[in-house]
This record gives sequence, structure tokens and C-alpha cells, in this order.
Amino acid sequence: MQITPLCPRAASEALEKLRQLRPLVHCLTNDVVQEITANVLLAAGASPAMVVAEEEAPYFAGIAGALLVNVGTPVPERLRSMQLSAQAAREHHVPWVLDPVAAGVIPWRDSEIRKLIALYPTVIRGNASEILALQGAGKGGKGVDSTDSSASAVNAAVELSRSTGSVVCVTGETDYATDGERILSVSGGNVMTTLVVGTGCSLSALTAAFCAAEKDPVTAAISACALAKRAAFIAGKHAKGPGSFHDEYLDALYAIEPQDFLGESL
Ligand SMILES: Nc1ncnc2c1ncn2[C@@H]1O[C@H](COP(=O)(O)OP(=O)(O)OP(=O)(O)O)[C@@H](O)[C@H]1O
Ligand SMILES: Cc1ncsc1CCO
Ligand SMILES: [Mg+2]
Repeated sequence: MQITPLCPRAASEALEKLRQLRPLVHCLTNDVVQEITANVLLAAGASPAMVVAEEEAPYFAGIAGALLVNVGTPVPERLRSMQLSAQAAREHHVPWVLDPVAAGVIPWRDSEIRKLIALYPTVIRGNASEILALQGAGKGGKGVDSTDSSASAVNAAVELSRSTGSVVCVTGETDYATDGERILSVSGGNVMTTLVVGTGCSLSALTAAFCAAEKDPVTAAISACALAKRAAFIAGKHAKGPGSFHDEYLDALYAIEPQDFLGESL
């Protein structure tokens, strides 16, 4: 299947919509990345809220602009809240994004991820090893880190999208998003992104934010990737190492304007 670089105008328009809407993004995420997730959403122009108890999370999922479910540090109680929230999101036509952290590494986690996939996420966003594992290929990653290239997982992403009905976004040196019919891509960024914890997890939250603002989930997912790649590229020009990269990345997410995408190849 042909891979098409994201059109700059589409990225620009998606960011414009995000900035106008400033969507409320309900995040059920892991214990490691709560703060970077909230900060990435705020810097990019969305409103994060981490509402976790099963007594209130499903209600909140129904009134949010989008929901993020990330299984990085799963415990039974939180997984129940995630399932109920995903169901509520679906019933209220709220888009939701699944981040299948470390899929392919631990059988129990894999079975929990399968239960969530059965609730029809709008987008599944993972690294290459996670997407390969969900499609029954590859050997799994090194814990939460990928040991595969994103290019090697494109076909698995297409197949996974066709079998689940979800848009699948696989990230790495190049990022791809597919609905099983189209594949859109963005390249660039900076490899130092992989040395700051939660850049992938917070990208999944950003994908949820774009899904709230942009109707087409393939365009939404790849536009989130385009914003993250551009911010990483700018951060890489100023950073001395992962510590300053983290700060520069947030600053760049805040500073990038929709028109900055125009005239650039993505
Ligand atoms: N080799 C690379 N070169 C440039 N950018 C990269 C590279 N690998 C990953 N990235 C970028 O890093 C970000 C996170 O993607 P990655 O695939 O590492 O997710 P992840 O493994 O789920 O991250 P995490 O679990 O640490 O949150 C994305 O913006 C992606 O484009
Ligand atoms: C390091 C780590 N461990 C569980 S989740 C997480 C964040 C990156 O996915
Ligand atoms: Mg991840």
C-alpha cells in the first residue's frame, strides 16, 4: 500500500481546530507519566483532567472531548475504571485512544489490552514492538521500549486496523497512521525524544486531543505526530541533554502556530 506524507495544510488546519476548541481530555494513564501528559496537553492547547475512580471516571468520559486509556502501570481497579470509561465514551460518541504500553511482554497485560481493544478504540497508538505484538508478530519490546523500527511495523498496523476497526498509529523514526485503506506518515523530530519518559504516552494524549477537534481520526492521529515531531526538532536544536530537551519540547509545543506547518514537507 502507498504511504502518503501528511499534507502540511491538513496538519495546519487540525492544529487550528485544536487551538480553537481547547478540548477537555480525560486521561486514565500510568503512574510514571501523569505530569508530562498534563503538561504536553496544556502546552499544545488542550485541557487535561485525570479522573480515575470507577465511581466518577465513566461519567466524566461521557462529558469529555476525548478519552485516553494507557495501560503502562495496570492494576485491576484501574483497569475496571478504564473499561467502564471506554464503554461510556463509546456510548456518548466521545473519541478514545488506547496506548497499549508493553504489549507482547506479559501475557496477563496482553489479555487486558485485548479486552480494551474489543471496546473499539478510535485510535490505537503504540511503538513498533507493541503494534507488531498486537498483530501476533515480533518478539515484544524491551519492557516499555521498542526494539523494532516503525517502518517494519507498517504492515502490521494496516492489518491491525482492518481486524479491529480502529485507526492504528505506530511511532518511531517515522510515524504512521492508517485506517487500513490509507497510510499517512510524518518524519523528522529528534531521537532524543526516546530519552525522555512519557513522550510516547503524552503523544497518545495529544492524539486524543486532536481526535476531539478533527473528525477524521487518521488525520487527527498523524497531525498529533506532526506537532510532536516539529516540537522535538526545535527542542533538539537548543537542548544540551534529556533534561533541557524536556523543557524545550514543552516550550516548542506551546510556541508552534498552525501556519508554521505551511510550506514544509512532513
Ligand atoms: N528514532 C527516532 N527518531 C526520532 N524520533 C523518534 C524516534 N523514535 C521515536 N521517536 C519519537 O518519539 C516519540 C515517542 O515515540 P515512541 O515510539 O518512542 O513511543 P513509546 O515507546 O510509546 O514512548 P514511551 O512509552 O516512552 O512514552 C514520538 O514522537 C516518535 O516520533
Ligand atoms: C517506564 C514506564 N514503566 C511503565 S509505564 C512507563 C512509562 C513509559 O511508557
Ligand atoms: Mg509507549
